[in-house]
Amino acid sequence: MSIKKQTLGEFIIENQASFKYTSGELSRLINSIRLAAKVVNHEVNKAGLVDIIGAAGETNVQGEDQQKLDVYANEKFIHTLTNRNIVCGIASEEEDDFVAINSQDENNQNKYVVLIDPLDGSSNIDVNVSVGTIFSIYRRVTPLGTPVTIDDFLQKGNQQVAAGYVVYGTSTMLVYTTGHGVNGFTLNPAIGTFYLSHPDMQFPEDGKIYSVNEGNYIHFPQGVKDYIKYCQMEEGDRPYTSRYIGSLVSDFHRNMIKGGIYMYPKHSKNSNGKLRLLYECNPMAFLAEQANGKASNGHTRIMDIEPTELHQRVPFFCGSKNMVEKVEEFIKKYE
Ligand SMILES: O=P(O)(O)OC[C@H]1O[C@](O)(COP(=O)(O)O)[C@@H](O)[C@@H]1O
Ligand SMILES: [Mg+2]
Ligand SMILES: [Mg+2]
Repeated sequence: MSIKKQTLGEFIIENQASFKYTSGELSRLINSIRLAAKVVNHEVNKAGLVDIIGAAGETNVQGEDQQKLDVYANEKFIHTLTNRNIVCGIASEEEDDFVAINSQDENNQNKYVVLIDPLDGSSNIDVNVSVGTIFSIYRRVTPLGTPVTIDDFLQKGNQQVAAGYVVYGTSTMLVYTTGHGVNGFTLNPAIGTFYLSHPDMQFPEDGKIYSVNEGNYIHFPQGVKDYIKYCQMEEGDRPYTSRYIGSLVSDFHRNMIKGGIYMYPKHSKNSNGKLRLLYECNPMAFLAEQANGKASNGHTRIMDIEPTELHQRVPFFCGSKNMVEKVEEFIKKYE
């Protein structure tokens, strides 16, 4: 049966596509993420009508002004994940430290921890441009029934059991992997159900779109500068097109469908770049690799990087395999 027909069907086909490889508990966990996404989506769609845009008047551990929607999304995801009694710990961009959930209860058999960027693309909230949520799921490494520790969160990306994002765009989509490919589900807001609209998503091996904040160009390493010039040269299938939305989730999503590369290099202002390894780069890297793409810090596979602290930043190059390998070539010339 073609997906289009199924998508139009009334039955919920996501259970057929995404859960066949997933344990019951992980399915319930992803269900709770789906619920929180619907709640946040409802608020995102009202931004401007209700007092949910603008700054919340606080700064987060990153030293960034928290937006009201950052705080709202953070509260909703933590509340939903806590109340469904599924996970034993959560780490969030908007929380200084991880949040333990009843993990000291010796009867607590919850074995998953979740790391989230509750609202990605915060600078776009007030100007009605797509934003997202990013999540990463691991099994805890400490024994069941004991308090979670930082070790449960500082795991390499190659240990993830699931990862995904929600993009609150022209339509709201949930895109995730449990290690068996990437599936995209589109929310039908009329009935509050996500339908499988993009089965088995794949990055084209090559692309003609590069996404980077060129305002930082003069601060980039020389290899990155040379690659950007390479993208702009009249040669073969170049110049490429520059597209940068300012929401990682949206740039990633477009590049996965059309082919392209997203770059957030280190630069003199941010010695490791801006994006956080644990709740932005690792989950997007898991998705990229599951969709035949690639993700590195310019030298090393993102998912092989040994984390050292919760909010650490890494340079990030992610997307179509050939494009990531090309920028790595340029970077390596200066080593
Ligand atoms: O404005 P800049 O420095 O180009 O950064 C844009 C990038 O920063 C981010 O907004 C960082 O994510 P947050 O909004 O969750 O902090 C990415 O989504 C986006 O790609
Ligand atoms: Mg983010
Ligand atoms: Mg964020």
